[in-house]
Amino acid sequence: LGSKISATGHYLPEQIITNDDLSKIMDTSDEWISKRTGIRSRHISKDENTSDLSSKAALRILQNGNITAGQLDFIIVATMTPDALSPSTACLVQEKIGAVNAFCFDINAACTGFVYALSTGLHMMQSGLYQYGMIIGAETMSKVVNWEDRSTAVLFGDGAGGVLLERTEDDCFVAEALHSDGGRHMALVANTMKVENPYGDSSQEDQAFLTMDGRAIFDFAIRSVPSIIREVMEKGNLSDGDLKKILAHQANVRLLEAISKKVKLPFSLFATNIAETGNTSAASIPILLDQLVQTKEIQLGTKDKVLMTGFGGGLTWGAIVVSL
Ligand SMILES: O=C(O)C1CCN(c2ccc(-c3cc(CO)ccc3Cl)cn2)CC1
Repeated sequence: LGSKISATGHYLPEQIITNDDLSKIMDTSDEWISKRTGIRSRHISKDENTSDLSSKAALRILQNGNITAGQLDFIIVATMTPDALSPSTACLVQEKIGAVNAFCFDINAACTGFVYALSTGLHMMQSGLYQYGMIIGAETMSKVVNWEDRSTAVLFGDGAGGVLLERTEDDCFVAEALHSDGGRHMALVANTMKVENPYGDSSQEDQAFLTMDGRAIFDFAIRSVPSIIREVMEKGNLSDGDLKKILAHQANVRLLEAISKKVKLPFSLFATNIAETGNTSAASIPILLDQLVQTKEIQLGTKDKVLMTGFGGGLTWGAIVVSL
């Protein structure tokens, strides 16, 4: 008793900003960005917020899943860039698509958000209480990036993607390994909100944008992603030949090459689309998943096993294996 991924979908804002475009407003170059990150361009929203990107992805997922919004029992949106603290971005999606029978909430686990949200949704479906659930990863990173800081401004993009979970007898869930370490929270911080009131005496200083200790996160990822891939494969009794594809958070292509070597799995197993999207945080894995489905590089209903792994702010890291 559980669920299957019965549909995928994604949406990227229309506006494409290339590395050369960026070199016109900050001291950077296409050569540096593409060589060091693998990024060539990214989609940057003009006026669509995270709930708008999410809703457009959601409508595509409903269409691909051949169900109406009214059939959804719940919607989970994984995001670190919500439209607001309240209402949740998931509730805004509910209104925009007309999911009148769903209960909706957000999850914030930065770039691991989609993995945490998919795990949450799959285990909710294992309760047998629900027929359809939608899991979305979505970000407007462009609103938290410090556009004066070239070391981070060139890395991030906007976008949304997600999956439809449909109740079935045989479950698509194979294994998961989810971790976090709040002790290293300073490595990636975005938009702090200090205590402030007539009776307060908080000495906290606010930070109204994203800062990242790139070296620290890079080193963390090179160490922790190989071990979480091995951990989740062990938990699922999987051998290397069992994996059809690895969908890793699209943070940096050099990093994926290093992870592939360290975990001794061929780089061909790692799907990448960072060249055209940049780092879209919680949206990166579901965007990649839908693109692979659309190009038939992977197919739903085949029982093929895919491993999804996210890692980033928190620090958080996680991996989940599902059979498609
Ligand atoms: O000098 C260079 O080569 C620089 C070195 C620093 N770089 C980094 C560093 C960290 C990340 C990153 C970010 C997140 C947040 O989603 C998660 C996971 C990672 Cl590994 C991405 N790029 C860019 C190239």
